[in-house]
Amino acid sequence: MNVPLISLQNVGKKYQQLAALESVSMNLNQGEVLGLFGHNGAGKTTMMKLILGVVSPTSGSVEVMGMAPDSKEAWHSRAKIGYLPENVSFYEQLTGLEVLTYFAKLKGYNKKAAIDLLEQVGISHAMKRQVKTYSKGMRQRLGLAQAFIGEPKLLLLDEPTVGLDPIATADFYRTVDQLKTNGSSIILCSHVLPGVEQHIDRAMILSAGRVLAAGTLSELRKNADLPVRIKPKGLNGAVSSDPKLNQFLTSELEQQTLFVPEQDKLTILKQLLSYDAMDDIQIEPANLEQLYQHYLTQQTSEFRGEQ
Ligand SMILES: Nc1ncnc2c1ncn2[C@@H]1O[C@H](COP(=O)(O)OP(=O)(O)OP(=O)(O)O)[C@@H](O)[C@H]1O
Repeated sequence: MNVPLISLQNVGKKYQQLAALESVSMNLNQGEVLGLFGHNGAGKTTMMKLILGVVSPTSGSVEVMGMAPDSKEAWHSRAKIGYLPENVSFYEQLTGLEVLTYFAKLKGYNKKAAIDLLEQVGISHAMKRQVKTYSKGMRQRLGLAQAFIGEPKLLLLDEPTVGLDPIATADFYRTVDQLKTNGSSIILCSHVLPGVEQHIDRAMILSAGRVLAAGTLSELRKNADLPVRIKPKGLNGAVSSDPKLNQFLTSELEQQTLFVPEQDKLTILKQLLSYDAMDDIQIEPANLEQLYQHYLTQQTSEFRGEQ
């Protein structure tokens, strides 16, 4: 039987009267990457803390590698988990190398492993400097190196790309892809949506402690039924004078773009291809940002009792 690495069943977490999470269920299998999204206070960090066993559920059950993560028996499996907290902080007086060697040794690895990781995240040139001299991005890279120690079986990353420059962000996603290929399971939670979607298998959108949407991006797209953007080039006025096409020119801002429901996509593409003058075409399905906006707006309308 294929036992999921993480299993949450109807999990609720209350802090005094405040429900930080309510009836959340999800499974994560080996080698899967889950993107966890939601506004401030949605419950993302709480979900990570429940999986780490740092806090216990008020209701429902959490299992990680077949055990309740807040139980005594789960201590041994902690070494197989990497965690990057939202606000990473270290002993300021120590050097980057001292910090990482300390964490590496806690997990049973040596100084050489720490040096390799500092190299991997691009701060080996500064490894002998005290952490107090590090920039925000360098601290974040050190945090990532700490989370990557020992190629963890499970990685929980809270806002991993905050403070990273574009090159470091690209390097980070390359590492995510590599770890996934090697069988690690990863949950990454981020407010920065562009660039994430190619690296996740599934997304979960939380709002006020509840799951608004969960599934693969194609499942979320299907469910949201958002139009596909089609941008033909070289047709000039032909689209607006074609009765089959002009009904899909619905945006004042993007006058040359057709917003086409998924089920009409092929018919419209065939119609466009019948024009010899068309010299290029861009087809864009709804991206993660648009899906996120859609599900949050839908929830707000339902809350107000709108259709
Ligand atoms: N230790 C705590 N005591 C009381 N309330 C808490 C505690 N930790 C979190 N909360 C509350 O639980 C809710 C969920 O918080 P959580 O940190 O999980 O959100 P988040 O989605 O990670 O937010 P952000 O994007 O701002 O980091 C918030 O209303 C928060 O104020």
